[in-house]
Amino acid sequence: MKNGNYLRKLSKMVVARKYVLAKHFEGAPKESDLKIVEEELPPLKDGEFLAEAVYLSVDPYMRAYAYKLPLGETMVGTQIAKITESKNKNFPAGKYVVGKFDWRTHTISTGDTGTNQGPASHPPYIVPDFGELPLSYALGVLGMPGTTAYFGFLEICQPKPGETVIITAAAGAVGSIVGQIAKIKGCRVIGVTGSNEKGQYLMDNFGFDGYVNYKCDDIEQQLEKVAPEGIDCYFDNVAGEISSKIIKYMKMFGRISVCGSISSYNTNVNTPPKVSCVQLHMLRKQLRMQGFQNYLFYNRSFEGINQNLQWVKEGKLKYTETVTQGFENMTKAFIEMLEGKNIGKAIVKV
Ligand SMILES: NC(=O)C1=CN([C@@H]2O[C@H](COP(=O)(O)OP(=O)(O)OC[C@H]3O[C@@H](n4cnc5c(N)ncnc54)[C@H](OP(=O)(O)O)[C@@H]3O)[C@@H](O)[C@H]2O)C=CC1
Ligand SMILES: CCCCCC(=O)/C=C/[C@@H]1[C@@H](C/C=C\CCCC(=O)O)[C@@H](O)C[C@H]1O
Repeated sequence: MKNGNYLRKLSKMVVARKYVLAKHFEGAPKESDLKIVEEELPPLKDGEFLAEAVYLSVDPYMRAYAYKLPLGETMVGTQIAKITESKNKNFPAGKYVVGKFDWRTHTISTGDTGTNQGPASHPPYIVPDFGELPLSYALGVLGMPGTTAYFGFLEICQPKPGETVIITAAAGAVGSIVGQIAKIKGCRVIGVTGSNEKGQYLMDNFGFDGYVNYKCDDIEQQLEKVAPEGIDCYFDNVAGEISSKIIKYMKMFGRISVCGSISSYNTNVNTPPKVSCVQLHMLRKQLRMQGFQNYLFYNRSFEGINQNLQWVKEGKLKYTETVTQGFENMTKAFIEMLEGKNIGKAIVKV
């Protein structure tokens, strides 16, 4: 190869950085469980595009899912990326795309699937026009957490005006949206959080009517105080003993939407935590409990995104993000989200 051609090839070469699993998580994830490696990307083929990460999402499911990944595999995840080069007319250069491109700085995609084996996810899509709203909302209220809140609450809990709704992990990405949708629907809303500061934040910023701090040992007294007449709808992000306590306070024909089980994600999947039995309460009160995964409503995703967008524009749905700067701080952001250091959606800005 002539020297000039070699240099031209070098100048177009893209080196991606990505996080791979160095050690399977045991208990809470540690910085040393993941490591950054570099990967030289090949030139684009017809039908492909190159996308450069701008915002990456850190989500609880990554902790729960990681045991399925072989060591050395790239961590799964969704990001917003800028298309910098394209040989695919549906994904033109200059546009921003939401894709399951995992924990990587640069990705070559055909637009069909993610880069990795992994959980069910939306194929890549161009970020819709949000008007003046920040691009990063596509990872939160105008993305997966937003549609999880919208469908998981409205479809499964079927809330009615005047009913009392309780939400665990209420100050987080999904919980803070569920609470506000419940207020929009005319419900009385109680949030369960890990600190009084977060509880107060919910009341001051998102219009919640009360909160329970699950880290205090008087949970039952707190529940009696905030929901003296009982609970109609429970949106459960957490599971575990707090859920058993809440279920005891539910009213006749109450509905429970099981969205997440974060209290058990740091535990080995084969040895789940033991909690108080709830079946007798469920039977006596004739409660209905349904688990769901976001992709159940996959075909209706944009219905949820568009409704949330309208509510955000109308000022009815407020949105908060906890942003960590720098791709090199992905693991830190992930660990801190699992520890509850976030309010609203935890994301990383490259
Ligand atoms: N079914 C589905 O399709 C989806 C489910 N989910 C689930 O929804 C839940 C919330 O996700 P998301 O909104 O993204 O995350 P959040 O933004 O809510 O962040 C996680 C929060 O969980 C709380 N938390 C952590 N450990 C515990 C614990 N042991 N007990 C109680 N609370 C805890 C922390 O808040 P605090 O300070 O209050 O402790 C932390 O801020 C998760 O369980 C997730 O898996 C999310 C998306 C889709
Ligand atoms: C693995 C626990 C998932 C907990 C709920 C949750 O946060 C779901 C988020 C989905 C996620 C699916 C991730 C893993 C599903 C694995 C199911 C299994 O059987 O292990 C991803 O698709 C984005 C969210 O919709």
